[in-house]
Amino acid sequence: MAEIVLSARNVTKSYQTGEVEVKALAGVDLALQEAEVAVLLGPSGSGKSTLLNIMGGLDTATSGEVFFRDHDLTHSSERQLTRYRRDHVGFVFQFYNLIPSLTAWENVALVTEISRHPMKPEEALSMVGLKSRLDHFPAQLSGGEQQRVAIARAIAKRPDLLLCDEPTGALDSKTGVLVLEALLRINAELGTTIAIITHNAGIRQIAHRVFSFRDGRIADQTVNDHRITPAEVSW
Ligand SMILES: Nc1ncnc2c1ncn2[C@@H]1O[C@H](COP(=O)(O)OP(=O)(O)OP(=O)(O)O)[C@@H](O)[C@H]1O
Repeated sequence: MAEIVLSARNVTKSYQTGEVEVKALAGVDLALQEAEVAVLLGPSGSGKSTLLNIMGGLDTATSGEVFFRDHDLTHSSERQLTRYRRDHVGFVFQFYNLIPSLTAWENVALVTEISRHPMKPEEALSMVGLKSRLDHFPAQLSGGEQQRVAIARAIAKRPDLLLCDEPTGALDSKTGVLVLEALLRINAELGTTIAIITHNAGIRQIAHRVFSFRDGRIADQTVNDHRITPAEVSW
């Protein structure tokens, strides 16, 4: 049996905005296994980002349980959640959030300077195929290259979990393929558990497992017996 890195049990999340209550998650059960790639699919508003944020300690559940290994995130203090995020989780978002006045190397170094067992920035950038772009500023890089700098920044601290919310959402197919290849390489070489939210159903086949969301619940879960490479994805 594969070890479970992160588990969510009967997780609900409600947002109260004035008089209106939105139930973003209505009882989600999900367990991410060591070194797996999971794809989270589902219509807009079905709760994918809400769950990802809770798994990453950026937000807290209204009810239910969330565990990172044997560490209970639901009963963690803000301080404990901050340490959890810093030591164990890397985030990649649709928009890269790089600092424009810093080079690729410096953007990654910002994180490695405060991490406990980091890679060298050049090592992380090399893993995403950007060894020859260390001194480039974000404005001198394509969207796909900027996203790969953001991925290098996320993995340089050697996180156990890499949580990606629409990492290819702003990219065309050719650059999207390079970004997905970088993610799969990290999974294969570092054994990082990766969850990827996407609207592109074609991406589902690159994962070990696929979770389909509907109305704040996981409506379906499948294991891919046959995985395809990012280059084989139809966009
Ligand atoms: N901070 C918030 N305050 C109020 N409502 C929120 C908040 N965040 C999310 N919601 C609501 O919760 C529901 C689930 O949102 P969520 O972003 O998790 O969906 P999603 O599946 O990731 O959608 P998308 O694919 O469009 O990103 C939506 O109805 C959304 O409007």
